[in-house]
Amino acid sequence: MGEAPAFVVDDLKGNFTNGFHLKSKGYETSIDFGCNKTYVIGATENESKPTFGVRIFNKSTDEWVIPNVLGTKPEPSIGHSAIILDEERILVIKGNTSSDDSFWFLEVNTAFVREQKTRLGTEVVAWSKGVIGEAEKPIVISGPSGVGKGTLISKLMEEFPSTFGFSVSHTTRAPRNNEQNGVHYHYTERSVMEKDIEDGKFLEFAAVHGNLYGTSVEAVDVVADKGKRCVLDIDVQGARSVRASSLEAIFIFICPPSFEELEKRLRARGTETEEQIQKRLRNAKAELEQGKSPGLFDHILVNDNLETCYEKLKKLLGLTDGVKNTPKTVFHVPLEHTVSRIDQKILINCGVEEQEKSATNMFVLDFTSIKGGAPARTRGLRFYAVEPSINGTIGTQIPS
Ligand SMILES: Nc1ncnc2c1ncn2[C@@H]1O[C@H](COP(=O)(O)OP(=O)(O)OP(=O)(O)O)[C@@H](O)[C@H]1O
Ligand SMILES: Nc1nc2c(ncn2[C@@H]2O[C@H](COP(=O)(O)O)[C@@H](O)[C@H]2O)c(=O)[nH]1
Repeated sequence: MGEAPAFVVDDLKGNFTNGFHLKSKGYETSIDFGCNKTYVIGATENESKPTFGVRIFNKSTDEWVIPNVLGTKPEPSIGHSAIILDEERILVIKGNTSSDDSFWFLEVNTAFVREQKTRLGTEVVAWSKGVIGEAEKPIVISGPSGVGKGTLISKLMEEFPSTFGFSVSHTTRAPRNNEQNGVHYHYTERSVMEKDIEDGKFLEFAAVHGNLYGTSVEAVDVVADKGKRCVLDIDVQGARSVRASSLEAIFIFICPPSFEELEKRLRARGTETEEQIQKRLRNAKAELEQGKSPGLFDHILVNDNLETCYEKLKKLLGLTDGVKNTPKTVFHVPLEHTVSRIDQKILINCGVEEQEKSATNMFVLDFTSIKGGAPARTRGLRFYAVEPSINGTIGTQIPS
């Protein structure tokens, strides 16, 4: 039998079960998945600070497997429950958190996980944070070097600092004089970046003008966690990879008014050697061709006059009539709660004590319309309070 990491399955068997093959023991939760696997999710006992580790007990071989865990994992919490959603994922609900951080999907057999299992040749699971409602789609901006992508993005950030956040990429190229690590890029050694790519930490990556560039899953998550809409400045290869990923985004291609003007801007910027300029111009020809690929970009903007182009960018992002900030209703999910399932909805009962503090102790998590998934967020969850009903069905929705 494989060595049991930190806890043993027999131990878990004697513990609390909530009717969903779920047993809890301190910070750990175990959940039976399919006929022969038990997933143990939670803290390991030998760590002073709990983390969301994942271990799998294979009942047919009587062995423990430690999977490769991809995606951004949830911050540890002192209690959580778990429930099987479908043949592909387990929903983990963190207790004692606000509802915008409570719902996490542990993907165990989604297309992304299956692909990663084949790539890595190991057992793989992937975390994806559940987002309530339709978070605004990230914006991918591509175009040849020197066309003005960075200039347009800077204008957007300056005018709407609380609406947009920049996805800080990793690169192996050296910083320019005015560039700061962690602000313009995360400047990285090639070997480190290659290892991180191997470990599945990148949403996309590409070799661009002789260096490696990439968007980490974390770079996008950090922006989303601040409640902002993420803007990615990436090359066409990167845009293609994001298009093929689970991250639903708006894709915008920026064109120069002419090739001569592009060259003039690149030279006037004064950041590249002659050799690098020549390389970037050669690549620009190919990028301008690829920008026209059917179905890749949703919008093409010509950056002739900067102000005119910026106004067009704002218009297509729906920013000309002022930014509408729809207030989000956030509930508290207490430590003690029970979960039950009715069709595509999870009923969360927070107990009598919670009802004394607020109007209700019952919430519904509706996952009928979820989209996306690892390595990015799972969007489209609906979460609302309901009046408790006497017969166990879902009661009336409480208006927020
Ligand atoms: N519409 C415009 N008219 C004239 N100059 C412009 C215009 N837009 C940007 N520029 C200038 O062109 C240069 C290149 O712009 P920028 O650095 O934003 O390009 P980029 O597309 O981000 O390039 P890279 O892909 O290499 O990062 C800058 O010096 C910028 O000030
Ligand atoms: N595929 C990706 N491309 C990226 C990323 N970050 C930047 N870029 C693109 O690289 C070139 C060159 O940038 P520079 O800062 O060296 O001038 C440019 O086209 C960027 O759009 C990334 O994470 N992935």
